[in-house]
Amino acid sequence: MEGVRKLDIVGSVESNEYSKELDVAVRAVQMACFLCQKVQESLISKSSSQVQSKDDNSPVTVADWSVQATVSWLLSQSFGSENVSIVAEEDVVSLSKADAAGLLKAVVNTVNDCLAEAPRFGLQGPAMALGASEVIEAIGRCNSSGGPTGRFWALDPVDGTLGFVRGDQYAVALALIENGEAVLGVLGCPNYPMRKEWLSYQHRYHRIISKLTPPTSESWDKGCVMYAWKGSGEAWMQPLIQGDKKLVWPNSARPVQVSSIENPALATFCEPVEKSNSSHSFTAGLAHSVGLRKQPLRVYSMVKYATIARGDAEVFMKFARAGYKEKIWDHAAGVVIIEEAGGVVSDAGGRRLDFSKGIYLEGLDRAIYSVLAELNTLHRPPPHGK
Ligand SMILES: Nc1ncnc2c1ncn2[C@@H]1O[C@H](COP(=O)(O)OS(=O)(=O)O)[C@@H](OP(=O)(O)O)[C@H]1O
Repeated sequence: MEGVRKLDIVGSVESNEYSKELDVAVRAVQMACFLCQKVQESLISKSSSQVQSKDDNSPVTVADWSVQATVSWLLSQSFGSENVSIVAEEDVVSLSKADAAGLLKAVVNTVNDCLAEAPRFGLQGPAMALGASEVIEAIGRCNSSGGPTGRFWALDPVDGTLGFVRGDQYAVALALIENGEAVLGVLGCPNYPMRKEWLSYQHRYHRIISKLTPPTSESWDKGCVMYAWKGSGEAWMQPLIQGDKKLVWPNSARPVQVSSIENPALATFCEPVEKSNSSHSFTAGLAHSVGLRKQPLRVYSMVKYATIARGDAEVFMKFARAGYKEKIWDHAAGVVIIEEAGGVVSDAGGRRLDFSKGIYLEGLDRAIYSVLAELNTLHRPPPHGK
């Protein structure tokens, strides 16, 4: 494995079956977070008219494709492209069109700027800057359709588009799935605040953060990568690399654990910010019926999984509209981390999420699921939608 140092995972000397994969995945997600932070900063510094949903030249799209290209390239470089199979959110069709030349150029530049930093993250970058065709090839390589056998990576390059464009929470999620089981999860949360109360400043997050002095390696104010591998009984969190620092493993990693609160009245539940993604009225009714009394914590993206893993909230519920099918890359990394941090993830029937059926989480009736820390009374919410 060229360019990747041998290491002791998480600082303990213990090694595991997935040591190399975890090493590369954490470093690649650190790089992806670095890339996203730069794009998000430029987005926020522009006028609010720049804040838009995905289309043509939006910075969101630049970040999505650039992360996908970067992670795909790094995985292929580390393990050999013939050994790497990836399921990911973005396809390459619109980027390859003749009228997308400007967008492609922006993606190529963003990817090369990021890969030039690879040695700082302990990975090997390209000898020469990548050309457009190599970037398109890296994105296009993420065309696996998953399934029940073999090994593949599931990548959501930027999860939580709305959080991203609003300067708020978003995540980079990378999981390794083997014979239908998620075995390794890495979740980059570039804006995860170390003070949990800042999580509730929905939509005002970037204003608060921008008032802080820029973080240094000594002051860990925000941004982390969480990771875990199946069966270890441990989940870890390390800060993002700041400034010009080098990633020196284990990079101050510390273990995370789900909350030990058992009384629903003291518990907080998380849910999506967007009502269109999950019925707020349904979760309010369900929360009330099981004795949850606190206001919900609405957080964009898979950062909700990180919130539960770190014990900053106890329950995560999402009740998507009928017809919406959840994708595996929106959950796989979070599931491994939560389970190893001591929590439970299930659908409404108490079943584990099934990553063996292709890109969709089949069998999730109305995409209902919950992520729980210790509140076993909530383990089986009623199997119906809103
Ligand atoms: N209609 C609908 N229903 C349910 N879920 C949907 C829906 N549409 C999208 N998505 C997926 O949800 C991702 C956004 O995360 P959340 O569901 O946590 O919502 S929110 O960001 O807090 O509002 C979102 O991630 P992004 O595509 O990165 O924005 C999708 O993967």
